[in-house]
Amino acid sequence: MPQPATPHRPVPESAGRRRVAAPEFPAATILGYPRIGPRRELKRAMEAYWAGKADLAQLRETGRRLRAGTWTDLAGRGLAGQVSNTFSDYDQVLDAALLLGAVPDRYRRSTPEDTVFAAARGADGLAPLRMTKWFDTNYHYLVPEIGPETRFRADPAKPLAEYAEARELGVETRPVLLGPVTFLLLSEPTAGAPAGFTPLSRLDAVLDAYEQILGALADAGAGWVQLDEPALVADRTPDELAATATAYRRLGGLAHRPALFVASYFGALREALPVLAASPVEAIGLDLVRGELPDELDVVRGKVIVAGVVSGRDVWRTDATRANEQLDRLRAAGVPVSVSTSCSLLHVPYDLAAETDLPADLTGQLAFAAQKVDEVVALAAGDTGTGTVPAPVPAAAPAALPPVTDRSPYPVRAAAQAARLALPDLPTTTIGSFPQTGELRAARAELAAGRLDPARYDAIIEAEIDRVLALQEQLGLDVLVHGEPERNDMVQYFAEHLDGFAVTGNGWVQSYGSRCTRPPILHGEVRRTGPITVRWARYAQSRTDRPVKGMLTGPVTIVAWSFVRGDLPLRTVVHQVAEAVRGEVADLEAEGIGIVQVDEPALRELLPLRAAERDDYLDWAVAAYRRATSGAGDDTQIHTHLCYSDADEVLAAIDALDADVTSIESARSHGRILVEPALRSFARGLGPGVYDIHSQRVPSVVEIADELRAARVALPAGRVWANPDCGLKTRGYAEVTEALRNLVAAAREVRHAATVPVRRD
Ligand code: MET
Ligand SMILES: [Zn+2]
Repeated sequence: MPQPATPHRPVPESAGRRRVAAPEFPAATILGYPRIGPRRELKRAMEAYWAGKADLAQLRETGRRLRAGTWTDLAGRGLAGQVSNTFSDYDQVLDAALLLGAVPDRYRRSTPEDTVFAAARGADGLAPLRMTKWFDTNYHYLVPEIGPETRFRADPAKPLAEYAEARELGVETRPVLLGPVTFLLLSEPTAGAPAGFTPLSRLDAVLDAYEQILGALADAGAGWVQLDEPALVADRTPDELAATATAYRRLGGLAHRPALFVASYFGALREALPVLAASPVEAIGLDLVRGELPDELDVVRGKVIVAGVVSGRDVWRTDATRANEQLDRLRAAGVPVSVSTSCSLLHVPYDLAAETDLPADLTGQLAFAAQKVDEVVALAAGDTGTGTVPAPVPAAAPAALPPVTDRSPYPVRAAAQAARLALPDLPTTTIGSFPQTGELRAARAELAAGRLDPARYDAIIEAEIDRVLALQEQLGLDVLVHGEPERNDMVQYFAEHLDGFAVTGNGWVQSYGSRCTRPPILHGEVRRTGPITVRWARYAQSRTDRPVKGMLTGPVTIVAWSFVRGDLPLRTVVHQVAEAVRGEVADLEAEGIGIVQVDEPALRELLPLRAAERDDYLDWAVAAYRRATSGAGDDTQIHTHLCYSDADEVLAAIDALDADVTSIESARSHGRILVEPALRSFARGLGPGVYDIHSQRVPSVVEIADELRAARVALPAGRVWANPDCGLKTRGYAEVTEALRNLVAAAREVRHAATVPVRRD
């Protein structure tokens, strides 16, 4: 029988060091909450501010209203353990850099918001900070730059203001800060840092700042502070574990501080658990969805355990039986417990109540952020009836799939493709999407609402394809795209056309800054019931003599960017999706499409945080990609695209995908990928991105030509393609036109220079 949880006072192991005993830790809590707004209010406010259509006061007022709305709503749901400083104008890692006074000087502006936006988006000709994926999620953070010279200066204004704001509403909160170890492990060395420098070597200086911040929060009355240390669930070296011990011995040893709760998430702490447990912090958060309790609970004795039993990474209701087993084990061992989410709820949509069109039997199995809070509250109250249901019953075993076959060896294919496509040296192309105009979005909304005749919608799409093709021909690109105007999103579009998926109306999840996606819900056996993209590909190819790429999303990405039912093994699901993509490739070929791009931007994202699990993942991920593409004939050129994927970590797997041409993120990591030795033996086509499409900045011909020349030095001759980093859908036509014009000019210049014979006078 589950017993109701009561608030607990931690055993005062560290008493004597702190002046006052730790206050009670609430019986139910969460690690964080979405912040973009239930109706994406913050997105609209940010974009209006950037466009000069709203002032800073209006942006701040939107933030204040969203925070107040969340605190009030969660209080109404009975959540005692509320949090603050989980709001962000752009990104919580960038906020942490600001908190520590460590944002590079070149981005400093007169208000914190403008500093954040300059660092996140670039400004005045400055490239922004590098952006990459937050652990194995589809959320992107800005990578802080830390060097030997970086000065740290505590600037706790934001957490203090949010704490005070909640208090004024009568809500006591626990400020949430990124922990010092994770902050430094996620940072990269400044450009001028000496070889071998690691940001973690600046730990002492960073801890000076944390010391002041914790003191300021204690002065303000905060009883608890949460320090997020998700980096501790990945493999860590002995030095990194020693740094963790140093950090928490020092912060825990402060005489003047709030009680400390160190939150881990996205996996099990393993060897980092005894390190934290031995430090004088009062509470430790464990992800008990992806991880398990340690066999021996003695290790956590003396700490409050914040038990993450409600998943913050999916949209499924909690299996109350499993959750209660873990809670009961802790309670039976006399360990003080707080019921919590496994991580911040940032990664799930706000509220299931906003969905009106989901099938009723599916709705009964779902929980979004608000419902997950209800579950946490119910589990803490020992209530097993109302808040939770058992996991869904697995569907009947799916039909066995045919074995994966191999394509002909690359040289055979390359020759067949060269004969068919006759492309120039250094071919130019784009990644697929062109700017999504307001008219397109409006037309799609009208169609969905039944107010636009489908034939009229099709005509709008055809006109858009014509315009995109004409622009590309005029710019002189070699391999064209149709621009993806019919797609709301590269995953959702396919989910809408496949059996086994449901799509939400309002299930937005923040991806980066103001960008959100609506991940589809994969709840049953996946099946393609007919061609999906063929109609538009056929139309586009009929309008031009140049090759138009067919454009598909790969199986790993479709699965990674969906909420997959918890009891369905990813490796099974991904092969079902791959079989559907394979059918689509065959249908495109039958229409005479000579190039098919199968995007896998999420390949790196699903890579397990623990090295020991990676080979297994890459095996099934690569096999799924090959299932999707290996049916293609020798003279069909298969492209793939990877973005923000730290491709250097998965180069062998990229090679194993066996695509004929791979385009890859590179611009924002300053061509880092090009120096990888493994690339020199990359035996197929490769297009390192030379235009950072996540920024509004237009790269010059000189800049692009330099990058292309660097690529041609680093890569085997004749294999380099010229292309942007990613699709262009989030950009405007003016900047895209200029950037692509520069890209074509740069490619021609480099191409030409390579063929001009050396003159001897
Ligand atoms: C996030 S990767 C995007 C690839 C897609 N083909 C596009 O251009 O939008
Ligand atoms: Zn991309």
